[in-house]
Amino acid sequence: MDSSRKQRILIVDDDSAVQVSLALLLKQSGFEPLCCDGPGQALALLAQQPVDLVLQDMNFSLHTSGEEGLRLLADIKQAQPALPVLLMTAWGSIALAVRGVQAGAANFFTKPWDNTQLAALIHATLETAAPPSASAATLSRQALDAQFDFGGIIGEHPRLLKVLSTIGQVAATRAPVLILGESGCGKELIADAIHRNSPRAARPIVKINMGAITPSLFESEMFGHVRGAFTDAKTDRKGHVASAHEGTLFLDEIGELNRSDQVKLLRVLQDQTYQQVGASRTERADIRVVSATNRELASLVAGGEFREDLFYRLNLITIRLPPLRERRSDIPLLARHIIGEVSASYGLAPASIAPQALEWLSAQPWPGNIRQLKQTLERTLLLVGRTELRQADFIAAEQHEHGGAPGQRLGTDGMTLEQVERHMIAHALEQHQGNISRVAKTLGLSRTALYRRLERHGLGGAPDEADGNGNLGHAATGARMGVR
Ligand SMILES: Nc1ncnc2c1ncn2[C@@H]1O[C@H](COP(=O)(O)OP(=O)(O)OP(=O)(O)O)[C@@H](O)[C@H]1O
Repeated sequence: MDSSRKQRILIVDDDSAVQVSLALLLKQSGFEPLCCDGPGQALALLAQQPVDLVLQDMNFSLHTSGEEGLRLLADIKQAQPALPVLLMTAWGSIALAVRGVQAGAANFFTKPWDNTQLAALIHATLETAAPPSASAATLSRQALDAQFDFGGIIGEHPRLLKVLSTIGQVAATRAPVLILGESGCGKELIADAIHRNSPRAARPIVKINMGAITPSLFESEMFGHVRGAFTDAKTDRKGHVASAHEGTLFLDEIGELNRSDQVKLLRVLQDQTYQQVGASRTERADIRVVSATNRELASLVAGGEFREDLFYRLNLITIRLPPLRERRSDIPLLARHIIGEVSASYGLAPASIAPQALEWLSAQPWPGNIRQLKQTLERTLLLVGRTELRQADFIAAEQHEHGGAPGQRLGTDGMTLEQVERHMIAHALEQHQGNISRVAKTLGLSRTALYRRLERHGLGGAPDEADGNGNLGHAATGARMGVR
């Protein structure tokens, strides 16, 4: 694009009031608006001049069911596949908008819209649609650190640098970000970085583990309640959404949210309003939502477990965080950094890792990712008590942890990753007599992440079959915390 020209945005709507108000908003936001009434004019205009984004209505006559809008979208995508399109829908036709997003629209918004939100959506859509400039593609870690605060995130692997560049691009907007990646690979750290580099940094980031929130308490936890709303509501209580006002709401383990709570969440994300339990007044919340999951959310949508409309509300920007085994070149950097941190935290003399041990660490599978690497380093340092750690020290510490004799390592040849994971969990359960906390610690997983895996592999019982000490196979567990 000629860098001196303003970005041009085409509005396609047969309602002149919509055209006028959108054009005004676009002008105020520094864009050049172009207006037209329907598909024919829109396609002709697109063929004549360069346009950077289209805002498109779905209905162009009183009797259409949105099919005309879908056809126009298909025509635009065929003519200019890279041109981003935002669909405008009336309230109640979200299913249609979701079809549009599946057919290639960048996103949708409902009429009437909120000017600030819509301007942010337009900026985010344009930024992510822009082809990466030559410099962005090759940004070094040093160059990224000069522009942004990525403190605490160690690594230089190209795939991590790509993630950091994306954060840099979108942090300033209020676009919702979905972070996908295996357990322990740093999703929470990425969420923190998005918040820290955003204009909301001075306000709180409120973190909620959706997998651990009790369904019957969802509304009261999220939206708060007024005194007397239910038997135990002795006083008014502020919910997480209100606490995150003007800040960021981090919805961790979003794939674990049940369907009925998904609708309640959708409502607040759509219009940024909510009601406290037992209150009649509608409250407004200015929140930026970042969510994370180690499950493949799109397949949950396909399987009917996750609402499509909520999925599209959350994933305007999707960040895929690679597992540690796919960025092994970062392991030495991470290991050195972690060992420095751990020795300082225990007040020990600075420790180092022998080059051969670094190579050995770099070759391990790390199913629990960086969390597991951290725990391995910490355990070895404490058990060995030497200032230079060698490969033999790591092996000895691992055997000590598993109570095994030398040479008794897990035989995993010829197994799939899934099978190795099941094997490792079963082994750890046996070693620790089903003590969930110890098993989770050994494997470098959070307890919630471990419970999910137990369920998936059909090992042991569900969470509510664990006793208060976290041992499987007994009575009910103690209260599960929803917030970290
Ligand atoms: N790039 C990194 N540099 C330094 N430390 C890291 C990095 N990535 C992750 N960690 C550390 O690894 C641990 C796990 O990270 P984090 O909790 O962010 O993972 P997660 O993907 O959110 O896990 P889960 O899905 O289990 O919640 C944390 O102690 C975090 O500080």
